[in-house]
Amino acid sequence: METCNVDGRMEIGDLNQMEESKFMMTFANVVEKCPEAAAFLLTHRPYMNANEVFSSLERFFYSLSTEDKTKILNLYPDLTAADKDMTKDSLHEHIKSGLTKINEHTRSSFEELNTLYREKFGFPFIMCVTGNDPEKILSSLQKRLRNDVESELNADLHEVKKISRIRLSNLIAV
Ligand SMILES: NC(=O)N[C@H]1NC(=O)NC1=O
Repeated sequence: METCNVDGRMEIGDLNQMEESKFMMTFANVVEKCPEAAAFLLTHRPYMNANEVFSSLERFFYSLSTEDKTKILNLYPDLTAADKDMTKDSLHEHIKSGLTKINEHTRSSFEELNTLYREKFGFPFIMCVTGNDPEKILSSLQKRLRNDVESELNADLHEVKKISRIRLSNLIAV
């Protein structure tokens, strides 16, 4: 029988024992819509503790080519995208940061700058919105638009790592 922490997060033993298809489903969105990340975590079992799982996720990112990284970035929804275009995790993160409650003027600013960002870099603007508010997020989008593509590939990936770490820590007891 699986043992859960009081807050519903799984213990490391359960993660190690979990049946493969259930594991793939549970970890499917740690990196947005990216089963390859779940498969990487699966094949590197068993883990001694949660930190080893976090390190494994780091190694997954490290193993990616620039092309793979760009593909992964393109799996993320635009900030302020329609609810129907977001995974449950993304929507939850949007709601918590207040991005689903912005006024029409702020929404148009996000849409306009998101489009400019995509046109300039070829991938969406990504920021870990947990712990941030719409004003800070919009100002970061404005600033980052001035960067070059290499800096933004790195900045976007850094944010993806932060998002993944939070999603992972919501699943496993630390
Ligand atoms: N585009 C983008 O940043 N998306 C995201 N950010 C976040 O915290 N969750 C997401 O899905």
